[in-house]
Amino acid sequence: MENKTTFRSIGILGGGAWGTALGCVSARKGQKTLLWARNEAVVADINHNHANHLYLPDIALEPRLKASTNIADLGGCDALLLVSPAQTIRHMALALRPHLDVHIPLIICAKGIEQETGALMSQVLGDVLPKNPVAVLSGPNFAGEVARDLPAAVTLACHDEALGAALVDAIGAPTFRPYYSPDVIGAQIGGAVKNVLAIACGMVAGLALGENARAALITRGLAEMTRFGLALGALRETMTGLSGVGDLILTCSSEQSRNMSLGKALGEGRKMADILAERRGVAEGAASAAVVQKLALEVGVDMPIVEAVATLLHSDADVGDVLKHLLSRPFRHEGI
Ligand SMILES: NC(=O)C1=CN([C@@H]2O[C@H](COP(=O)(O)OP(=O)(O)OC[C@H]3O[C@@H](n4cnc5c(N)ncnc54)[C@H](O)[C@@H]3O)[C@@H](O)[C@H]2O)C=CC1
Ligand SMILES: O=C(CO)COP(=O)(O)O
Repeated sequence: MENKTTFRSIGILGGGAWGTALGCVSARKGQKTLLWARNEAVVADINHNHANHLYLPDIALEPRLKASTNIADLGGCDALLLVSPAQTIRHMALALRPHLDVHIPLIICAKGIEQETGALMSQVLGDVLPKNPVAVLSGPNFAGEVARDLPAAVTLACHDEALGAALVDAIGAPTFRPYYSPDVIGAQIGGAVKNVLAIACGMVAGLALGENARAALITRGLAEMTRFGLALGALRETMTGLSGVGDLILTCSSEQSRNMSLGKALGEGRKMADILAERRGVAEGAASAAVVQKLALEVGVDMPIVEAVATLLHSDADVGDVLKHLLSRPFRHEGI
């Protein structure tokens, strides 16, 4: 890949677990790295203690990582990573707009679909900041492990291959390996849909339905994700790559996942409000389930697992009844 651009400073929007971990990746690489967070305590903790006790407890951060509560400070950065929850990205982009040159690339790191509009994050940025180049960073990456510099790989998708190469160079490291893809749509589908499927896998765990059921769910979930992705213009190989099956396997296999653990608690019979009251950290699948279901209907794609999760999240349906419905679907050929 040809690579002409060099990035020397990286801005991060979002002081949660993933924004902080990506800040460590960038600072470790030697980039001048500035993280914006709205929470003053988080900013002070990063600047003074090199820690983010609220979102990444027990992890020492790179001392070179700096933070600010003033979004205008990010205007001087060469590239920006957008790492707040998906439902806040439009608001963030609007707040950024007065401070941003149109040539600054925006790298989407949120995994979700906008509830109100059904827009992918790239479409949201296309509405608000139409001239800025866009890339997507998505893959099997738990923030805590990345912050601790444990090895990980990720898809970096960008239509412009030269820009993609420059971004890979800007953040890539032996322990954080970005793989370039031209498939900006596909890289967003995996991240959004796997969160919903991870809630389903968590429910299976909470209901003690066994490992066979979980493997079946992951595999048939991949078929759903692939059908949906292809209908929206994704490449099949993206669905079997890091941002697709890679992230699906990770998120459906570990209670480190907020989506998986939310599903597990629901499967154990706990109420959503009680679960949310005692946890910090976004579970994007809860926000994306209904909108994925709606989009799937619009493009004529059958997504029974997503439908089951959306039904359980948004109605009083009994989990036993929903499961019975799922298991009594007609037998069919394997494949997508
Ligand atoms: N935590 C992880 O391991 C990974 C997370 N992601 C994705 O990154 C995105 C962010 O996730 P996390 O950092 O883990 O979430 P988090 O829950 O740890 O932190 C969310 C951050 O967003 C901020 N925030 C919430 N509402 C906001 C608003 N209206 N305006 C501005 N800021 C707001 C919070 O103050 C907090 O700093 C999500 O889309 C998630 O799916 C992607 C890969 C890994
Ligand atoms: O996206 C993630 C791993 O790749 C993080 O998953 P959770 O948001 O479910 O914790």
